[in-house]
Amino acid sequence: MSEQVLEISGLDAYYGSAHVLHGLSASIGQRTTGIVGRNGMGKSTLCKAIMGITPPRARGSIRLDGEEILGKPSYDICRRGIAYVPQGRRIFSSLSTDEHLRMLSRKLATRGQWTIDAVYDLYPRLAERRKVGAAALSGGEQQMLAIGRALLTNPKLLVMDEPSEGLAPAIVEQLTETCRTLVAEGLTLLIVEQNLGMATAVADRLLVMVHGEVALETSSSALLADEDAQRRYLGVEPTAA
Ligand SMILES: Nc1ncnc2c1ncn2[C@@H]1O[C@H](COP(=O)(O)OP(=O)(O)OP(=O)(O)O)[C@@H](O)[C@H]1O
Repeated sequence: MSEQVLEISGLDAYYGSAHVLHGLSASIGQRTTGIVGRNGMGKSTLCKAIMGITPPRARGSIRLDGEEILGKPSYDICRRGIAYVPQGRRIFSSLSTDEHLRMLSRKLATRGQWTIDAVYDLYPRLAERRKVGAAALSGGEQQMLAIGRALLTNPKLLVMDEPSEGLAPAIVEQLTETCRTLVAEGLTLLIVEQNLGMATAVADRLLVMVHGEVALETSSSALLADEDAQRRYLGVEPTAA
């Protein structure tokens, strides 16, 4: 079997006639991979294509452990072992924390380490807020819920789309620690991040997207050391290392 978890090749994606991903190819192995790039470069579209969420209309190939998943419905992709923390969390404001988790766990036979109790062990704060309606949760708590919900599917690959968006720096630090813990426990992570500090703290391998293609494959330390690349590819003033 291939060492790569995910092999993406020649991926094109469209919204109507708008051509957004242009023959994108990338390999995602066991190591955490970060995807960075300016707004509108196609990072979320890539996540959606991996997850089988339409739109986008897509063609090309995405193989999970050697098996083609492009064109499969998202519930099937999830069942095969990819979970998704979408940009903006996408939680249901009318459900409580507990209802969110129970709704999902009812649909899943217990098939791994992640149960509702394990999610509450990871996030004691969520356990305290189990009866609270999701709309009343803070941004950080909503992100915990989105991650907990994804973990309940016991994925081998977790795709996270801008998990730090809208969160205070102290909460981003906690989120970074959680990601590191999950990776240390053996989860493969594919993380899209605008926050270069978080992307480089979580992932040692980075793919930089420009106009729907991978323009650069690099390491976190190399990108942090290359101020010109940070300006050119990300449009950000270099962060203090
Ligand atoms: N539902 C949609 N319909 C039409 N065009 C879309 C849609 N969603 C995204 N696009 C366009 O596709 C391109 C890529 O968007 P995408 O959201 O994938 O980029 P991104 O790199 O994730 O950016 P951001 O960080 O702003 O989310 C952009 O030009 C965007 O305007």
